[in-house]
Amino acid sequence: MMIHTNNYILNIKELWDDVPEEYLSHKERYENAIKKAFIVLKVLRQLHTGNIQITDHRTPTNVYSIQDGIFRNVNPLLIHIGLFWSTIAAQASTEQQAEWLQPDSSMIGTYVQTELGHGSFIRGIETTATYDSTTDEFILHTPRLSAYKWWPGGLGNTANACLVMAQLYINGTCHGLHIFLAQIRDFDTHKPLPGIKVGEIGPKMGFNTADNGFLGFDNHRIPRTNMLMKNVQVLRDGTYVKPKHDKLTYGSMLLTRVTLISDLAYQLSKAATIAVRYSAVRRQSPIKSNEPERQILDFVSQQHKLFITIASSHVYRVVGLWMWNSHKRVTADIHEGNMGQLPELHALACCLKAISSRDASALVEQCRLACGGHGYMMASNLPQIYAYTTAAVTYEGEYTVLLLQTARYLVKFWRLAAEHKPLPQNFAYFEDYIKKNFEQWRNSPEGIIEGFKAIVAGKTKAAYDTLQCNLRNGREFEEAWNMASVQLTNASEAYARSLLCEVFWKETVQLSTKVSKSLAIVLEQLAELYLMYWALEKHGDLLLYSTISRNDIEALQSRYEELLALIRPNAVGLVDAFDIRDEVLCSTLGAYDGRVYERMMEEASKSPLNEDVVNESFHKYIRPVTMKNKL
Ligand SMILES: CC/C=C\C/C=C\C/C=C\C/C=C/C(=O)SCCNC(=O)CCNC(=O)[C@H](O)C(C)(C)COP(=O)(O)OP(=O)(O)OC[C@H]1O[C@@H](n2cnc3c(N)ncnc32)[C@H](O)[C@@H]1OP(=O)(O)O
Ligand SMILES: Cc1cc2nc3c(=O)[nH]c(=O)nc-3n(C[C@H](O)[C@H](O)[C@H](O)COP(=O)(O)OP(=O)(O)OC[C@H]3O[C@@H](n4cnc5c(N)ncnc54)[C@H](O)[C@@H]3O)c2cc1C
Repeated sequence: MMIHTNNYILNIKELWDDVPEEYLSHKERYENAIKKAFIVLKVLRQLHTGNIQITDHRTPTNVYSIQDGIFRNVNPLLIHIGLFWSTIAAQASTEQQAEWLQPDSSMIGTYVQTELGHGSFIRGIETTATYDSTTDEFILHTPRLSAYKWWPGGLGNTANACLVMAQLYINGTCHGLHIFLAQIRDFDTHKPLPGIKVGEIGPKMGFNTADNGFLGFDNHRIPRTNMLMKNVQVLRDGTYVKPKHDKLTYGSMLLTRVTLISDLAYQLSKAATIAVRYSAVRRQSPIKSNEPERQILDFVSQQHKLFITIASSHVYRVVGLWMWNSHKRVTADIHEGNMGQLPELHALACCLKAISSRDASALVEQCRLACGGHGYMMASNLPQIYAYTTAAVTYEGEYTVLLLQTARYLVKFWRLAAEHKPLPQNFAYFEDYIKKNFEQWRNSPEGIIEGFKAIVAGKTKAAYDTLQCNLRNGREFEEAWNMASVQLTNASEAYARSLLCEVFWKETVQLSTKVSKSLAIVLEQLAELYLMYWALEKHGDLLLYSTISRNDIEALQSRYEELLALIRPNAVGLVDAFDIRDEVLCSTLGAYDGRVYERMMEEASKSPLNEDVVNESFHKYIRPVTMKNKL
């Protein structure tokens, strides 16, 4: 059968709610989501086996987009699809993959790493996997409360299998963290297996359909062949065969950090679509006293809040794809045994994941605020998009922790520069900064990119100098590092910003040669707006570290305001171009037809509090008090 994915899925009635999700209990929400998840999974399996074929072009982003509409929250199988299978595909041996990656597999899995006591510092994970050579098994064990696994999506009620990160012990020697496949529930009855304590962790700010769970093992045995053995092996006699790089086990986090950038671009495009369309419908006060009330989109301060969101969505889409391609290249190299590019990829993924999630959540919240009171309604969908987006600042590597990873990389290159040792081309600007080879400031995108590089160099130098000073004062390296950590994270943030500006500008210029002249103009305006916005946001840093002057900053401000005016006529067209269907956007404020007030009233009528003209609580609680008072 040939289908168009969107139309096919959107026409499945059971996927759409009569009662908005917010009116369901915690339990009902999960049950509703799981019903839908398995309808979607069935379609995905049919696609995989070729029983149905699609006529439309599918990208990871638009598969997501359909899911966003169906769940309005999170697919409880998100981790099963996004992390469980991909980790097996990346880290299991060929034989293991042949056995486990079956399209009709009974396994519903999740990725189980974080514990009650340890999330960021994963070397501190306490769950153990001890090899028993007499039975050829690993014994998974949770030694204490803090070692309970806590957070994994889908673990609470859905998963019957999981990939567990645990400390590997062989003959009393700890070999560090490794990944093991463990069945946790019976495939038929779904009851927890003996030695497994599993459950759900309770309501959260968002992700409430994801049944995040806890898990403890009481000496639970699994076959030796259940350790993921592509990069590292434990042989039958207990011999440990080391991996080529000791962080290959962290590969799933690296991949997810990379893919998240594109997902965040998509969340931004949803928020921008809602807020821009609403701002074109909403009228509030005239600008000149003799005029009718104006669309709020005509207020320049509103444009300042919203156009950066449109531009940022494009930035993260472009940079997400750029990172995806780098990841593909580096993975192919690793496959050939060459690990040389892994540190750079890790450093880029860490700071870009950190900044993209932080920017995206701040901008989604800005869009919500830009919709005034109506943005506070769940029916606007902005609160849900915010709750989803802000979680990404924490999961898959907490913001500060990831920035500090990138800082290690920057400090290494600064040390080379300070010791006048050869630097790779992409860090040649460190040497220029040391030699005070400062470029004359140019008020252009290229000039801003150079300016941002000067900020990276200046901030890395400041952090490095503080680190050295702490060391000279007799501090241990780790303590000296901690004392410099505010400056180190600042340097990392600057590095991410310089990458975002440079990659986005270069890719846009290239793309502009391939599209119509009129489209090229709009794309370049957006890219220029993005660079100007951040130059103005960071003008203090530019004044500190580049050759920019006060006059230059004033000129940048004027050009920025000019760009807002140039983009204004295309603003609605730009968000329409994100091409997000109403069913997926799920917003009274952002629908294509602009019937904002009608839709708000329709949604309000679904409130159970409107079912009875007089709610029974009146008779139970209100009347006895108010009538008594009257007597
Ligand atoms: C769209 C995507 C599809 C689906 C998913 C979407 C949404 C899902 C929603 C939720 C899912 C959430 C899942 C999770 O959250 S899973 C749990 C994630 N947890 C973390 O990310 C923990 C963060 N902590 C760490 O990664 C590590 O602890 C940390 C890197 C901070 C430190 O590790 P460690 O202590 O082992 O390192 P050190 O010994 O200090 O060595 C540092 C050294 O190692 C290099 N390194 C570190 N990580 C990597 C890596 N991944 N790859 C390559 N190299 C790595 C690092 O560069 C240092 O090198 P050097 O400076 O040379 O010493
Ligand atoms: C919605 C959601 C879904 C999740 N899904 C999963 C999942 O599927 N599987 C899974 O295994 N896990 C999952 N997690 C867990 C997630 O990966 C962790 O919460 C995350 O890695 C952060 O760890 P933590 O909670 O221990 O924070 P902590 O590390 O305790 O951080 C708390 C604070 O301490 C600071 N801090 C910590 N270490 C340092 C340091 N070295 N230097 C400076 N500051 C530091 C942080 O910056 C932060 O401000 C999920 C989490 C959420 C919120």
